Amino acid sequence: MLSTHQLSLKTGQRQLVTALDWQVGDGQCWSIIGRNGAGKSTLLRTLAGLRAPDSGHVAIAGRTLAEWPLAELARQRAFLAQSRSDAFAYSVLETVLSARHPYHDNHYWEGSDDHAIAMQSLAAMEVDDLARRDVRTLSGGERQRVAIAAMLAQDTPLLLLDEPANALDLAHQVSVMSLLARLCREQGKTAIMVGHDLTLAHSVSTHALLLMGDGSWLAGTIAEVMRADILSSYLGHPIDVLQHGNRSIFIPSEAPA
Ligand SMILES: Nc1ncnc2c1ncn2[C@@H]1O[C@H](COP(=O)(O)OP(=O)(O)OP(=O)(O)O)[C@@H](O)[C@H]1O
Repeated sequence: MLSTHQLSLKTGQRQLVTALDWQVGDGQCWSIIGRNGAGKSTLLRTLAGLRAPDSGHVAIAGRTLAEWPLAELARQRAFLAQSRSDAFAYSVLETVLSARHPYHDNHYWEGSDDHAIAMQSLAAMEVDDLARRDVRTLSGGERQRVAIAAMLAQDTPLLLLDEPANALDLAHQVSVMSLLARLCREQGKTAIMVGHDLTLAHSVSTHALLLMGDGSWLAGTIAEVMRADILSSYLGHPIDVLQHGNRSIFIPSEAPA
């Protein structure tokens, strides 16, 4: 689905990612993990084509981002930003309908299919009862779920999500992340997400990409890379992994008194 070839990213004089050669297959669910400032959002924006690489390139379905016409690229990948500001009084439904724009080649107005898909996406995020509300009146978690609904409404094979669990209560963290895992497993969609909750990441992801923040990186299956010793080194703090039934719980080791 997606690959990067000798991809390097810099900010100022700092190298964030060096020579990333990465293959992301159809149906895989990846978590990008690293400490604050390691370059996770910068990488995600680069994968979405919203920022140019400093060297190397990104390809989706075998074509480099530059080779994709923008309207076609918009039907390939959807991007959930870490934060958003709403300047205008759009309703929740209008916000999600506007995400259907890439499907309107020759006409401006949405059709009844768009309306049905938008309402299904809102229902999947349990915010369909808010369809008529002004987005500026929503709580942080409600707004986040509307943003994820807008992403689902785009119905793209590739989902790029920057901290999707942000602002969500515990129940919605679990339901949203489980839905993403199910979309990958059952519909062959590919998800790449940034997140700080290691337990949640481990429970839904098939693979992880770890960023050190100095250019170095490690990619592999969850079993290969989400190990206490490796995560401790990438996150700069000792981490313990506890087994609870068949789940792995990741907790920071206590600092010495
Ligand atoms: N426009 C910019 N100008 C200057 N520095 C920037 C810019 N954008 C990002 N950076 C810097 O690049 C580094 C990587 O930022 P990025 O947002 O990718 O980190 P992150 O891993 O997503 O961090 P977090 O976990 O805090 O969200 C940070 O040190 C950040 O300050």
